[in-house]
Amino acid sequence: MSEKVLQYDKPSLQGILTIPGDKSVSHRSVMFGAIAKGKTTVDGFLLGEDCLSTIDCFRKLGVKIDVEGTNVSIDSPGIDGWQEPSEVLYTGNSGTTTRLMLGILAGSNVHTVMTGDASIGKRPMRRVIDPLRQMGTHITGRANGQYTPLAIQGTTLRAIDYHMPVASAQVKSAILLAGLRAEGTTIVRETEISRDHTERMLRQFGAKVDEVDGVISIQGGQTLTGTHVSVPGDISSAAFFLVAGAICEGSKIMLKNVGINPTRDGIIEVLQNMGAAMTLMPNEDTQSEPTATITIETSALKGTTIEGDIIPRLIDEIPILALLATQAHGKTIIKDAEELKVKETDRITAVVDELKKLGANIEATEDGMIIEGPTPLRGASLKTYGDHRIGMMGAVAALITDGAVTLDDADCIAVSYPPFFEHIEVVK
Ligand SMILES: O=C(O)C1=C[C@@H](OP(=O)(O)O)[C@@H](O)[C@H](O)C1
Ligand SMILES: C=C(OP(=O)(O)O)C(=O)O
Repeated sequence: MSEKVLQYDKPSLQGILTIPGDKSVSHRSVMFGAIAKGKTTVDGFLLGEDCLSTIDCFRKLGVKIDVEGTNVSIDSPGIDGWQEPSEVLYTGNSGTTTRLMLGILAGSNVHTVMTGDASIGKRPMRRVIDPLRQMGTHITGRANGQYTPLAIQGTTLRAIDYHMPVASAQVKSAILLAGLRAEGTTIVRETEISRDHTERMLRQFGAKVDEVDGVISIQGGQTLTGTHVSVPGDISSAAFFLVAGAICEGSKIMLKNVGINPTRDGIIEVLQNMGAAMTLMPNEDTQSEPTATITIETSALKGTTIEGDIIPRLIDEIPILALLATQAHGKTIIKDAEELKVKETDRITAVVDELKKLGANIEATEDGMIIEGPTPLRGASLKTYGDHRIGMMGAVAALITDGAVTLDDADCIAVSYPPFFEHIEVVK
């Protein structure tokens, strides 16, 4: 845990950044490569701590994984050839690793024990384990499987038809990955569309997955075939520089390689609604995830309402959007976002408490927050709560504050964006 003092003196941001690999897609590339028998290669992999936790878990299952720069190669005996690990699988700070692994391990041939850090130990797992239990899995854990540590005995599963009670790509993915190994056709019904990287990548690995109006189905017993995955840049990482470019005076920055999957691009829509000076140039993509180059300039912003089915399309961007709203004219209302309470920390409380320390006019609500702007921000000592996105929100705020911002723990930023501070140096 290392403290960091940020004194930027209100720079104008200029320059070009290439956004590092998408965390969600990087996790899945290793997971699917490990399920497939044979070789999978990945470029643009995110070397964030969460994705390294995923690699570490699969190495313990006997999968050979080599990392060279951002290229990863996976050589797997296939899910039926995995070794039963003698060690506990450690998922660190990563909800995606923990929840997707549950779905994968449920239909494997091995017994595993899985645990993570203190934050993971507080995040709800029953949302995944309940449907997996309906599929016949044997998972035990603290508080009847609500919390890690969890023990999973892989077994033969049966298909289910499941109505999702929360919009969650992690829950959906865990069920689909268990469904790949189940007898029969597994159906997942979404009430709100969540990120679809699992569905896209399952197809890339040769599986048949159908989707009609939020009803996704997968036939059990399909095998995956190793392939090449190009990871797009992470829009959730780009978000910090999109906001920085919009709120720092005299700025114009270009962000290359930004993933613009329509199930992830809610922030683009919100920036447009708020009046951001932004242009988007889509790339000619050859892989299954679309990307673009985005240019953003200092913008005259107006408040907006963010609610309903856009929430899953920008859930991880809400902390930085809250900072953006402090610089917009008028009221910004964020609602229907109670899921924020069960992320790395309670992100409603953390965002509101920390932005208040900087002088923001912001109040928490049951399912979101209300922000009134524009407000000049001042330096302060902030807590990150060990949450990478709260840390980066504080660091972007430091670009516009009068006086320094101190982060109690900046190390957590390496969970999703290791070169974050280097990238600030490039553009400031
Ligand atoms: O599937 C994924 O890769 C993710 C899904 C989202 O979580 P939920 O499924 O809990 O909404 C998101 O917040 C997380 O950062 C990554
Ligand atoms: C919620 C996040 O990730 P995870 O659920 O994988 O910990 C995030 O990256 O903001």
